[in-house]
Amino acid sequence: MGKLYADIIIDISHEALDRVFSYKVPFSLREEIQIGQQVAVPFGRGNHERKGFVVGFSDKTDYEEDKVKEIIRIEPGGVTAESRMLNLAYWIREHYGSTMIQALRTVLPVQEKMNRKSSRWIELKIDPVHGPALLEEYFGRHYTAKARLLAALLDQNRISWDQASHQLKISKSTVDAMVREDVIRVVTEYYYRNPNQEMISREAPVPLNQEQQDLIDEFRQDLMREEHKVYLLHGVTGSGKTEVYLAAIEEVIKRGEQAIVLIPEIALTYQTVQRFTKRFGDRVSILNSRLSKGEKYDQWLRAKQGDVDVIIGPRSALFVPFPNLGLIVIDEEHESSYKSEQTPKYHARETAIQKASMEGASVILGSATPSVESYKNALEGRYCLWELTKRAQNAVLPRVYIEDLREELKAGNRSIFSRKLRQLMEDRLAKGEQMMLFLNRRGYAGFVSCRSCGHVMECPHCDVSMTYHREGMLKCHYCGYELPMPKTCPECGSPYIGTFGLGTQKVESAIYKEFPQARVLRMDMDTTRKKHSYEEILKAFSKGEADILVGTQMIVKGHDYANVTLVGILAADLSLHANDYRAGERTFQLLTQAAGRAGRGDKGGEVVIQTYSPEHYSIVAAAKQDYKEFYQQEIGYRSLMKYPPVWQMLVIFFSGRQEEEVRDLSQKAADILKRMEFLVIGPGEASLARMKDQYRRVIYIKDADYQNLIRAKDEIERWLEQQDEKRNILVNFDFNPMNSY
Ligand SMILES: Nc1ncnc2c1ncn2[C@@H]1O[C@H](COP(=O)(O)OP(=O)(O)OP(=O)(O)O)[C@@H](O)[C@H]1O
Ligand SMILES: [Zn+2]
Ligand SMILES: [Zn+2]
Repeated sequence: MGKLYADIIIDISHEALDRVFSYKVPFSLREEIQIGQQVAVPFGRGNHERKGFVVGFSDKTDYEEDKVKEIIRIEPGGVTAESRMLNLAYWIREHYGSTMIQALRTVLPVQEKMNRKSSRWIELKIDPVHGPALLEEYFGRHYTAKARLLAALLDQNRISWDQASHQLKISKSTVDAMVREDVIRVVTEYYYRNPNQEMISREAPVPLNQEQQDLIDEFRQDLMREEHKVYLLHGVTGSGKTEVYLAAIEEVIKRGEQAIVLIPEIALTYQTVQRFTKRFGDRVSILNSRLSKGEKYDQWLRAKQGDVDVIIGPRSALFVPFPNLGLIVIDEEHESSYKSEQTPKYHARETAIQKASMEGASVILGSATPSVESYKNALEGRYCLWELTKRAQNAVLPRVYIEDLREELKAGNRSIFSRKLRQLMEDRLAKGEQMMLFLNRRGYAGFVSCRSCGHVMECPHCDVSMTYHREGMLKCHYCGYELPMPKTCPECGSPYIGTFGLGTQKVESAIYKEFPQARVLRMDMDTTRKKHSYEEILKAFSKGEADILVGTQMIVKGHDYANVTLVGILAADLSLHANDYRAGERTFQLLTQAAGRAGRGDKGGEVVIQTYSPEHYSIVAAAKQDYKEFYQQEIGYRSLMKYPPVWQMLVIFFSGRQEEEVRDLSQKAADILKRMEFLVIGPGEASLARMKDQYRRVIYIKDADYQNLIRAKDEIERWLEQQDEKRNILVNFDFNPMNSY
């Protein structure tokens, strides 16, 4: 693309200027000008000079040629950290659909100036040898306050502002006067709130095994050639991926560069942080949602000033402004939490790759169960595929049994534990080994329905079933609406109304009933509501304070317990029947990761998968821990159904209080897209058709080319600007959605 015109963003702190302006690039600047540079431009009616950032170029302009003004000059300083962020924000906006301000809020998470923790000191500026003479002069002129302060400074060199004002009763005007006389100076010292305060002594790295070493050698060679690639590290559970990250980070630190490590919030445990701290000491900093705003801001500044080399955090840590970024690691890259649920609905993996390419950094994506997207990219050569095929420390992969729950029922077993699982649980209890039981469900039980007429209790605001909570209350998980549990069915009056389904509490009580001697810990949304309860439960379990840990998907992430030799997955199907094209992938990932918790020590491990669909490929492949088999099946299905990553998908979501308006606007949008010859599905009701009294409709479009979907988004955005209804209706875009609508 030529550089006749530049797209320029002016004054990024100003909401009103949420748009891009077109300026002419003077011939003399055409060679030099680059995206991300700061430029001076004439602005507004008075043509006042303002600073702007270049975010793009084009050969034509949508405005009248002679009204387009010209860039005055390029500001010195090149592409700064700030301009790099701005560029990334611009890319996010274009790629995922949002306003520029929304995108900027994403990349500059700490926008408002936070109060830094600081202390102020008063120091002597004159040479102390002149002190006594000056002191005499002050006394002579009856400047007693000045004399008090000077005397104290001759004694102590520096005193704090607090001490001066409270103990010495020195006023600000006295200080100011002495500053003007060049007698003293006031210094402000900032210090950081450091959340990672635990003192952990540094430990030498474990020697890498051959597989790991080969990868690091390759990485080092690529760095030497200044080749910055995206590596997909596919390593079976427990194969030592984390050791590879640590070694790669060491390589970039040696080059004076920094690294960002993204970890799903749920896996950002004490254990993980400890491993990084042991290796890099206080050169590591952590970001997580539990930090205060001030703490977050300080970590951000420490990174910006080069006080740390490594930052670990969830999705948002991606936007930490390192001066010289060398590497971004994304652990558990398949995790759906890497996709933002708020507009802009960016994916941290794609955004990391974009950021790395803008800053000349490498990317390592790691997983035992890579996303279908990433694996496809690796097979097609866009990423470099790295494989770790063996568990480190020679631990073997666990033995897996698939138990068909239909057969259990036929054999008269009405327990939630299959015969196989029960037998293995008894065995572990006898041997004093630990186990984990996994259930992808929360609460005591699921929905409430009538066994006579089938009526299901639903939330009057959200069209979803309500769940039985505690003390006879029904609750809606979307909006929090509560109802007392009815004694009889509101439809038919029958007394046979009750709760069904399986929850973690129910599992816990079943264990107490069938294994009265077992000590149980339960981890789910209800038991981890308090700030540190999550870590406390895990610590208690790792200290052997319980035999069985029961939990939701929270327990499958990144924990490493040598004494866990049995993992039971109680209802593998629960995630399989979700109304979502990723259900098979998610099930495979969940099962493989859960199974991977077993037998990480030297005792070996076993896994029992209980299911009603023992023949489903996700379950069969997970039992074999065979990623490639799963991938072949899954990519065939995606291709047949035109689903991502083979095809690309865009969801346009509409929500508003007036049903008719929502219906109408979404229909018009669909018509426009059909005229553009897109493959359009809908508009239809979202699966949650009403939430908090807002009506919700969706349009799906599919295309083989992502760029075409961006075109569709741009067109709809432009059209929406001219529609009056858009004020009452929220419209947003979601590319390759992670959740069903
Ligand atoms: N080269 C090595 N020599 C000895 N022990 C190792 C080596 N590499 C890793 N380990 C150990 O093996 C265990 C598993 O390693 P690590 O946690 O890095 O695996 P992982 O692939 O990240 O696991 P997961 O994906 O299941 O979380 C850890 O206890 C780790 O300290
Ligand atoms: Zn009924
Ligand atoms: Zn509700």
